[in-house]
Amino acid sequence: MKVIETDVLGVVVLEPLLFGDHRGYFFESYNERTAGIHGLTARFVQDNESFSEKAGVLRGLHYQIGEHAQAKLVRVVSGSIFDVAVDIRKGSETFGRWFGTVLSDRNKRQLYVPKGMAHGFCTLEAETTVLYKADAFYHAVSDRGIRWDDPHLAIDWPVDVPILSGKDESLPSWEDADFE
Ligand SMILES: Cc1cn([C@H]2C[C@H](O)[C@@H](COP(=O)(O)OP(=O)(O)O[C@H]3O[C@@H](C)C(=O)[C@@H](O)[C@H]3O)O2)c(=O)[nH]c1=O
Repeated sequence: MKVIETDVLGVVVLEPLLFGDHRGYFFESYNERTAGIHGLTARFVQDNESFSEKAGVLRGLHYQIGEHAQAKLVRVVSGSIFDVAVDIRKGSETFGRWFGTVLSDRNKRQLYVPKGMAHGFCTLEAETTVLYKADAFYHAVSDRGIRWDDPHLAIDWPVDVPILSGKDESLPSWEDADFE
């Protein structure tokens, strides 16, 4: 597994080692020991899958507060996304900085999003399926978000008019967001 550092502290891109042969391919999509060697120590307790019918579906930016904060490991098994993590750890030297990258069923890349990040993605293709692991259970009461198009964050999304959930349409700005 190749681990690529990013300019947001703790956010890394993982490239698994692919074994191809005449049948197809094999790779370890997650190995706790290998991850641990690279300092990725989350103990995942929940696996999630989301399917988006169209290109331009944007989910985010989401996080859970307090003891319910989640580290996530995100990958795509069909289609592609632009995946984004935003540092919302007050006191972090990269607080307020975002990182985005393309994850696809072809590049097999994964994004490791540590606790203390807001996370979101937009689909680049129709019929995109995203799988992600989380190291804390879903806790609806602790669920929070920030507007995808907040001008302070100025995320360079590859879509101008995304398809959003009702919830995501009414998320607060960075300035009004609840980080604790
Ligand atoms: C996230 C989540 C949602 N749900 C339920 C609540 C709701 O009725 C329904 C759909 O939830 P949402 O609209 O929040 O789903 P979605 O907008 O896909 O939310 C997800 O977005 C990405 C970017 C993330 O990082 C995830 O952690 C999660 O926040 O699923 C669970 O039961 N468990 C979960 O872990």
